[in-house]
Amino acid sequence: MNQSKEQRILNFVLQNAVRGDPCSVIDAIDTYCSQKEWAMNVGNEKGLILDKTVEEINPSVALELGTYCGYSAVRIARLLKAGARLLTLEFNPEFAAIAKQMIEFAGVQDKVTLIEGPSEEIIPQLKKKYEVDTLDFVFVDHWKDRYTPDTILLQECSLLRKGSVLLADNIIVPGAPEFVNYIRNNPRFQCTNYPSHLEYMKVQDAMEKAVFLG
Ligand SMILES: O=C(NC/C=C/[C@H]1O[C@@H](Sc2ccncc2)[C@H](O)[C@@H]1O)c1cc([N+](=O)[O-])cc(O)c1O
Ligand SMILES: [Mg+2]
Repeated sequence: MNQSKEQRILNFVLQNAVRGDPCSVIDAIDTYCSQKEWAMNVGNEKGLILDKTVEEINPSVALELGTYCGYSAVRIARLLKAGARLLTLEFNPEFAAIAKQMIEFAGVQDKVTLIEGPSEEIIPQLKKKYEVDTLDFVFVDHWKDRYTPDTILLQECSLLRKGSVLLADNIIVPGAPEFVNYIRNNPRFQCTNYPSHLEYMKVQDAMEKAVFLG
């Protein structure tokens, strides 16, 4: 049975990155996906916007929707202070298995809890089962038609507090028009748009930051 693209990405990391060095893992994925096979990692250009947002917030508890191969989980986790943690949700078992190995190879497994399942099922469990009070930061990068319902669900589950920050990928490509309409017209969020480019391509994309006002 021939390998999946995600398995080929992981193999390239295992052979070319340095175990325990998150930056080398990030660089290896970016090298492979820009030179060999495109993949939907947030990439280095939008990754720098993600880095700056995480550094600005310095979250104690962060959530990621859509782990995929673990690229942004490693990117976020490498910046977390001692004792801080990232919960990352992945629906696809194959992707979750790849991401688990990626996170462990990068050496950030102590900061990351990878949860396999659909966000609409897991989000309501975060308080009781995963001992979350409120979320300081949420990186939204899963199915684009789940951005809005899951943002509503986070509010319904009282997981956001005054100052919680959402950062959403792919505002232009593939696009999340319903989410943009929802969040920019919602008085409970203060939004900022960050123009950028689609990962590994010369195509316009953007990220949207939304601060919950409580
Ligand atoms: O489709 C995109 N992303 C969807 C990502 C989805 C990821 O999240 C879960 S779905 C899930 C996870 C958790 N809970 C519920 C569902 C999937 O198994 C995948 O790992 C995308 C597409 C492009 N592009 O150019 O085509 C570029 C990007 O940056 C993208 O993010
Ligand atoms: Mg994306």
